Amino acid sequence: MLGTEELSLRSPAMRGALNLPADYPVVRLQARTGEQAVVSLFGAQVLSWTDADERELLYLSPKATLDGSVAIRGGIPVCWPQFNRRGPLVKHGFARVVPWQVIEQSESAVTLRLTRADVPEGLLQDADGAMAWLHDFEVDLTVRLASARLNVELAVRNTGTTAFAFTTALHSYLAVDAIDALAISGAEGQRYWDAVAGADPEYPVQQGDIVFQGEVDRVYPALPRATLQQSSHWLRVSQPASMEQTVVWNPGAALCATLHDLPADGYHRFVCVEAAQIDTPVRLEPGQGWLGGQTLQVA
Ligand SMILES: O=P(O)(O)OC[C@H]1O[C@H](O)[C@H](O)[C@@H](O)[C@@H]1O
Repeated sequence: MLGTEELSLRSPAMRGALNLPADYPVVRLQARTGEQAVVSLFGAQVLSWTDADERELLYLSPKATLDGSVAIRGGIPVCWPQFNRRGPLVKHGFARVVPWQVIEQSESAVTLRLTRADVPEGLLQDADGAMAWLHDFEVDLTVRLASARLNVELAVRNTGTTAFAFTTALHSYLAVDAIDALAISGAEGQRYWDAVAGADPEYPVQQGDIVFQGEVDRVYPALPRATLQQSSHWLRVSQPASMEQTVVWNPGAALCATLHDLPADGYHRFVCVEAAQIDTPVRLEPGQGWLGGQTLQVA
């Protein structure tokens, strides 16, 4: 179901390090400077990015389900064509729960493609079984490795005869030493939507760095230079102007305990910083295209 054996055999070493099932289809990338990445065909999801010292910079849950039946907890999930539950489709859209096709590959870059023909009909329906997505599209996800840098580009084209609109996020799980010692700079003074506040949303203004005590689930206006500061390494997260929001999410201990695919202390080891387009859906007329992305740079 997941793809070709040929692709799965390209990366035995990384498969071992990641503890992936033996026949799990991935593409392995390598930069001349020593960085490596592993990309799953299921969901076009980057699962691992290591620097020249073989330090893992992304978080993949040791309890992630890797059988192609549900979304993978960790790496860089592609949320498309719907963010969260803001629409009739499955949470975060269908792109992260279907196999994509590899259409181009070099040593340090790969492009995977998803079209409507790749999506089972049930995933195009709403919870009541009514068709909720009738449009033809081509979505290309390109992963590029370079010195100390990982770039993910999302290109959407309307290949059909009707206009459609979508929301999206590149839902990156970034590895951290300890969530309570992490500070994210680059958001000071920004007014954000605090999803943890529940039915009565609040829009506080960010004071100083973002720090973590308990659950954090926030939508900021795009943070062009968010920087994760911690003793082992700094990580800069950037996104193009086409993505107008940045989501910052960590479940904290209590919510983490309810998520079956995270270990009890999992929340301690990652933060999600997501390049997103949520508040204003992107509308594409037939023939039109859109380009989004996210770049991670380690220092
Ligand atoms: O558990 P998932 O479906 O992968 O969603 C994980 C999280 O994604 C985003 O960051 C949302 O802002 C959160 O509200 C959500 O809980």
